[in-house]
Amino acid sequence: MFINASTDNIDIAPAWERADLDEVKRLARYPVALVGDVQARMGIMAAAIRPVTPAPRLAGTVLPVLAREGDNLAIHRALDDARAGDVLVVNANAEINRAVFGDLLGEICLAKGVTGIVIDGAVRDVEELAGQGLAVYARGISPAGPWKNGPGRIGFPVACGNVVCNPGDAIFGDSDGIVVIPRRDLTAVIERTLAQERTEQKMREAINAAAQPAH
Ligand SMILES: O=C([O-])CC(=O)C(=O)O
Ligand SMILES: [Mg+2]
Repeated sequence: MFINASTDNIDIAPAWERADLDEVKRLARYPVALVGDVQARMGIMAAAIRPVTPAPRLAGTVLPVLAREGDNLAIHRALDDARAGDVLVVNANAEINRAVFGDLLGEICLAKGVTGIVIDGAVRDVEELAGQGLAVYARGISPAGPWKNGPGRIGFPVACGNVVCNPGDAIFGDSDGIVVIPRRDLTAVIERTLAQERTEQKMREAINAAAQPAH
């Protein structure tokens, strides 16, 4: 950690399996709406979780953190063990009047190869975060800074934007919002997404053909 604090009250799960990053990359270019459709429109986060930076495309595996509202000790500790391809997913109890993430944590995410941040709570330093090119989603923005006392939990399932996020699940974001795919479902969801994309492409072609002016 880059802060001086005891982490005795942070509960850390044993190592977990992550969704295969090559599979995650295969799905990364498809719209979140399409991916949500093929998993029966489930696993989509609440509309209140919005991108706060201008490059919102996000793809990776869930690194779940439970933080006390307004306190980010668990986030600082979680980033010690973050791996390239992880997405930081934080339940901060929907508190929007005190930020638990900002540009210094953003720097750490960049250094670790963390590919995105999703916070059911608030963030700050949004101009700096935008400059870092990070995909950051949150329920709110506030300049009020966090406490660093804990407690917290790392690597256990968390609720974020009304969706249960398990460690190692696949997670995707675009301008529409966020979808989470259980790790064991990822391969099947990829196949169904490719098929649905072909179906929608045929519909687009039919629409365009019907729209041609008559000769
Ligand atoms: O103070 C904090 O931990 C949050 C913050 O603003 C930053 O990471 O830049
Ligand atoms: Mg800051």
